[in-house]
Amino acid sequence: MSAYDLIIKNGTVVTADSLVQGDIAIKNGKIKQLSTEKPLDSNADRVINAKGLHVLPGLIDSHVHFNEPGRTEWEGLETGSKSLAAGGATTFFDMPLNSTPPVIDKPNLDIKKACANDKSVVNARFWGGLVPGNIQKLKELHEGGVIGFKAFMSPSGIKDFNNADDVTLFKGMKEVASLGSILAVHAESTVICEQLAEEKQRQGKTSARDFVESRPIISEIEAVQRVISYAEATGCKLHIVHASSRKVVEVIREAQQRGVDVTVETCPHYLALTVNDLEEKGGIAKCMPPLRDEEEVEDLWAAVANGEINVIGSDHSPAPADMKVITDNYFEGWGGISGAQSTLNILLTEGHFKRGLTLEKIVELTAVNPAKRFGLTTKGVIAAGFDADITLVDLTKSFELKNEDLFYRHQHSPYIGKTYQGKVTTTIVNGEVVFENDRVNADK
Ligand SMILES: NC(=O)NC(NC(N)=O)C(=O)[O-]
Ligand SMILES: [Zn+2]
Ligand SMILES: [Zn+2]
Repeated sequence: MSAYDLIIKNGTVVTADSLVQGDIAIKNGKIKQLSTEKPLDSNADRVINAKGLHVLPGLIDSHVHFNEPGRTEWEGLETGSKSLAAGGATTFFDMPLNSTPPVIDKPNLDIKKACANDKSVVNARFWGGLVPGNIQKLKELHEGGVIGFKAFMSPSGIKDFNNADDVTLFKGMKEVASLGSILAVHAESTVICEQLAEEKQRQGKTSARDFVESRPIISEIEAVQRVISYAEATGCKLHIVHASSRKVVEVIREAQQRGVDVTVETCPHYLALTVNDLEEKGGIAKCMPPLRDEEEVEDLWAAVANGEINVIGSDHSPAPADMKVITDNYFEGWGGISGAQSTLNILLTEGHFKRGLTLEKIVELTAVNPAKRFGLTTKGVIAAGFDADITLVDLTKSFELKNEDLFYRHQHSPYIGKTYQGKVTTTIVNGEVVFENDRVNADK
């Protein structure tokens, strides 16, 4: 019998602090040893030679909508998780909405868990929903193992997942605080967005820019300030998802500095795309909050480099192609970007190679921080005792992303046609190789 199941030799291991040469020994899904002093000579069932490759902790994608059960025709746990594996992610947190029934009570959580157990090729965790009328269900969801709770401050676009009014939000946050859990919030102002959208459409103004102007940065700032004030009053841990601008991040920074337990996520699309992409590509680049202008993108990169952003999640919210078609009215068409497979590619190409973002920082934002913030004590780090969730990347390889490379159910994305520097060669989940040679091993 071999001493180990798998040894990864000669790679450059990336931690949040440094890059080290080392060999990694894996058994029973766990990292047993990271040897940086001398090569590991023990025998193993399999040895991967990672010479010339970078070895990263697998990405933890804190924000995906895989839509199963109920809207599996939009994505699904199998196709969604395969796309993550292909992109170097080894764990995801699925949002409680877009799947039907939504995860707003324990029986619905159990249905989702069973689906993921059958179909996901990577580790799956789930957000529970906070919606009007379900505060008494939060405890059972918490006990059922949700990663935290998610609420919308503006309409979600999904009929069976209503946005939380201020009282639901405030009372819900009291309950989340008493459970010791955390609330993730989609923070846009309903009043501002709805009134501006109504005004624009009444005037026949329905271009990409009109749509963007109907959801201005101030709408995010107002909602973030409001929910931060509730966090201060209730002591509820808070996580603001998909901040589109550094101006939003600044509000969160100020709150952090006065001791509020609040963190912030941004997404690759706010770092890689602008309103021009929405104009050029149409519905495929439509999301909420919307894409911003070039100056905002550069400011957001500065926030990323400065450590002002805590987590980067994809907010993969896919839909069939016909729901993404916009002919002239940008208020129509599904809001949500298909991007889960490209997070690392974007951070490497646009961040590391173009703007000098360090690999350590990428690991911190995509693995170390999400693991810490959401209590995954055995994930996010390559070290003895941690789960063997590992991604091998060849930074010397570049490729142009084509539709057929995507593992999504619907092979479209605003990132198609771009050239990326750095390619995921192998993804290992709990010690098992699930992606290599551009293929997902779908024994699951
Ligand atoms: N129902 C959704 O999937 N919404 C998502 N849509 C986006 N981001 O455009 C989201 O996270 O708000
Ligand atoms: Zn959202
Ligand atoms: Zn989302």
